[in-house]
Amino acid sequence: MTQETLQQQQQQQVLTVRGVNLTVEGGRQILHNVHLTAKSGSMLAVMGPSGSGKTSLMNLICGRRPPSSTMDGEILLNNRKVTSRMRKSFGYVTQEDVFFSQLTLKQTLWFFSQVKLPSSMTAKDKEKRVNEVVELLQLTKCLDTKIGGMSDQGLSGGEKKRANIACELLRNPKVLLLDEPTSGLDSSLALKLMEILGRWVVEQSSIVVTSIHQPSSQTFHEFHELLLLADGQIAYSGRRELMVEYFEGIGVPFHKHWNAADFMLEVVKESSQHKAHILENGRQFAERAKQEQQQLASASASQVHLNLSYQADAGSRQNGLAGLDEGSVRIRFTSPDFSPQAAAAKLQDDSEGVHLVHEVSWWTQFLALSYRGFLVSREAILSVQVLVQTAFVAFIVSVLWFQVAKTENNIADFISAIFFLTSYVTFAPFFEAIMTFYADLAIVRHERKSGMYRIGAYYLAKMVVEIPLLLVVPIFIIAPAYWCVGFADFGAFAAFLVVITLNSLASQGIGIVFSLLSTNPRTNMTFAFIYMIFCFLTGGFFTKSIPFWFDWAKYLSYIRYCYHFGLIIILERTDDFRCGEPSLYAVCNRNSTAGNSTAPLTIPGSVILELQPDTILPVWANIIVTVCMFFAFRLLGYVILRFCRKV
Ligand SMILES: Nc1ncnc2c1ncn2[C@@H]1O[C@H](COP(=O)(O)OP(=O)(O)OP(=O)(O)O)[C@@H](O)[C@H]1O
Repeated sequence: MTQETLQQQQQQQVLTVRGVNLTVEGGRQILHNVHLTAKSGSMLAVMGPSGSGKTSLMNLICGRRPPSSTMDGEILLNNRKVTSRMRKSFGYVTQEDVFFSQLTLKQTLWFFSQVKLPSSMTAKDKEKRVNEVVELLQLTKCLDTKIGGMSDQGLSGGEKKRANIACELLRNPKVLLLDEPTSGLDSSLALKLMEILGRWVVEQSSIVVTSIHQPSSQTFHEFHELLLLADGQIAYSGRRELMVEYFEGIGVPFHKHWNAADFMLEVVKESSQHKAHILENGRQFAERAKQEQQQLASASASQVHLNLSYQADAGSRQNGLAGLDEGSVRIRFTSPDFSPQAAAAKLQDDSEGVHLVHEVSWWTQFLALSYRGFLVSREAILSVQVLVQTAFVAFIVSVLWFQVAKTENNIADFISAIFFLTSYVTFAPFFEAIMTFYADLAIVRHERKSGMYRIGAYYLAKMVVEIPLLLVVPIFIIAPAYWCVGFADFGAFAAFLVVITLNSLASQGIGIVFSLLSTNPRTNMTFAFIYMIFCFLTGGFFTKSIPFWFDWAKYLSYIRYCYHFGLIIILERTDDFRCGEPSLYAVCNRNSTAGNSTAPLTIPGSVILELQPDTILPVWANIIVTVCMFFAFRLLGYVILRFCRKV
């Protein structure tokens, strides 16, 4: 055997699905004894009518099983059970194109290149790889186009599909699975896409398995192997060009004027008289396939042994380093006492020794997620709509409370201005977080299914980049409103601004926790709304006669702490209020009845504070509670995300 032949054999990858059964919750069996063998350099099409189990099979190969389902059978790569670690090196293009719609294609591909390509690659090499893939998939002209979504126009359906494939091709996966990559494309685009993949699979010696619904005749001819499913069972499995012969062989005649792909689908439709007969033959085929695969498995095991012996003999042993390159499977033996037998055993048993995954450091993930998070959050938190709304609120507050005269009559107005600003600034990020975080999670969940990054890196990046963005709205409202109302001096302004922005950040953290309460966004919104109303009503702003047994509830109102801080800091540093005539304040009446004409007829802020119906906690206590809320809710959000939602 020449070294070249040997290397080819070593590079040959074989993906095997052996006797797979899948039963979902309720006992319904979706897949029955399915077998599949796909080899590198070839494209295998999984076909079948709608509901025949194509997506379920692709999902299983990628380790995505429906919750509460049971599966038996085996999924192997080069005769070794595919582990979750090995799956990370697979590429999977799902039916849905799940992207952040606000990013351009270039930004999206940059992000994927950072989290999918190994940290050891230089930035230049990553950029080069992105350009190669962009060129391959003919996406150059739309690099600066936004991905787009339901409401904002961006990439076309075909471009989005190719973008989805581009993200997976970046690292040249040895196994690429595509679920209906041609859905929504016209037949010429579908053909073009399959031709591109056809060239790629040969060049890279990869395995492509793609489910496809109703390919045109030309697209159908791009595939080397076919697996036809009907009701989750095999109806045909084998070379594409042998399909017609097979069906004719089992007595199902092919009409010459038919497109072969249509014929295949037609013969297994519900109404077909041939269906039972075809499935019976399919079952026999499955049994034969099982035996053949088992024979192949034992043959390959001895081949592995042979390859190792060969490499060891070839001289590597002397320098204490022998490398077996079996496609992307690379094992390093650093001991001078290298033994091929031990190595073969290791290959069979220990997937930990196999470096199938490009490791990307936590730090690289964090940086890439931070930059993407910044781009995405900037659009959400500082959108034109938000800025217009902020400008409007700042304007209306400034006009309505403009330089409120410091008289007894205006004390309620003065306090209500503090209350309004506090509640508005904390209210907005709370609901904003609920609406946007849930939408983000759908994308994060999708990306994390292929193990792209760690949840901790995502969460911390989100927190870090959003904090500066979240400061903008409070500053743009408080800065003009504070001086227009004429609250107090600069010291009070600075302190109020710091605590109100801290409270607004805490409020976003609470919003994040609410967005994670359940998997139903509507339920989360209902809980959030209930809590917000609870905060307003129990905070002591509207009713002063809370029953004594319910008095504790006011401490759960997170708005209360910032509001009380504002009251103390502003009222203690503002000018005194002129007494009304008659006055409700004892301090005014005492001065006038004493006939002390030199005594000022004013009410100091401290007196107003003392007369507040609610217990006012000291400044330090309000600050401590606000700071604790800031950290506690963010931590709670992480714990729920990591351990309860398991995103
Ligand atoms: N988690 C699940 N619980 C219950 N039934 C399921 C589940 N997942 C899939 N099914 C059912 O299994 C069958 C196969 O579904 P699957 O999505 O794999 O079909 P498909 O061949 O990909 O269909 P299509 O071509 O329409 O995408 C369908 O009847 C579907 O309703």
